[in-house]
Amino acid sequence: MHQFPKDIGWIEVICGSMFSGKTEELIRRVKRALYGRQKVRVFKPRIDTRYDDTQVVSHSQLKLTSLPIERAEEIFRHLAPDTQVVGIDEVQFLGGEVVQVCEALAQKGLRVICAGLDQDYQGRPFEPMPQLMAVAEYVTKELAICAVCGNPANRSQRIIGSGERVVVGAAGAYEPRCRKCHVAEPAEASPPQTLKLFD
Ligand SMILES: Nc1ncnc2c1ncn2[C@@H]1O[C@H](COP(=O)(O)OP(=O)(O)O)[C@@H](O)[C@H]1O
Ligand SMILES: Cc1cn([C@H]2C[C@H](O)[C@@H](COP(=O)(O)O)O2)c(=O)[nH]c1=O
Ligand SMILES: [Zn+2]
Repeated sequence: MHQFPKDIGWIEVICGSMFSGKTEELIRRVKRALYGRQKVRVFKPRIDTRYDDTQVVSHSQLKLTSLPIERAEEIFRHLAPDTQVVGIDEVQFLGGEVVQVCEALAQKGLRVICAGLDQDYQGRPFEPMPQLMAVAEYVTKELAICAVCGNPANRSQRIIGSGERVVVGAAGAYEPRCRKCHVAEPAEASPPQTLKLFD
């Protein structure tokens, strides 16, 4: 990765479809900061209770302790005076104010690592991710594997019937798909799969 600057703050955005490894990458970066004896606080929107109420949990069951918040501004009151790194998962659920909050933290000299969906189930930009990516110093886009054809996947196919933009869920509600296999409305799930190295 990059040679990070010293004595100034910055924003890192990890974006991509569901199952692309955003949360794993957030956890990896936070753990490395902890190995570097940095003071870290991790946050997630309270709405995300899929795997755990408080922990950030990846689809592969990696876990990290976090503070659930309803609004991005709550981050300020949870910081210790010596906090150096802030991690935020599912940042797309925190609304436009999260952009100003991340900017303020970076201006104060903190490293801010945000992970979130860049597209909704219809393939539309998922605000406030475009705004956050515009002001970030570093943007990493992760790709999953298309559940239909095996190509790199940058979209999240909804496989349950809802037209709401926000529907919290994991496998069973969404699957990753490439642009060729994705459709902008809820669709049939692809056949279930078991991972095996040998037949
Ligand atoms: N089709 C898929 N493509 C890639 N990873 C998948 C797929 N289905 C399940 N996974 C699992 O999802 C993990 C990534 O989970 P996670 O970091 O929580 O992703 P994200 O936060 O982007 O939704 C992978 O390491 C893998 O174990
Ligand atoms: C595409 C899409 C997703 N969501 C929800 C579903 C999950 O709860 C999260 C994404 O989690 P992940 O860590 O990226 O797997 O977002 C949604 O509400 N609306 C959508 O269009
Ligand atoms: Zn495909």
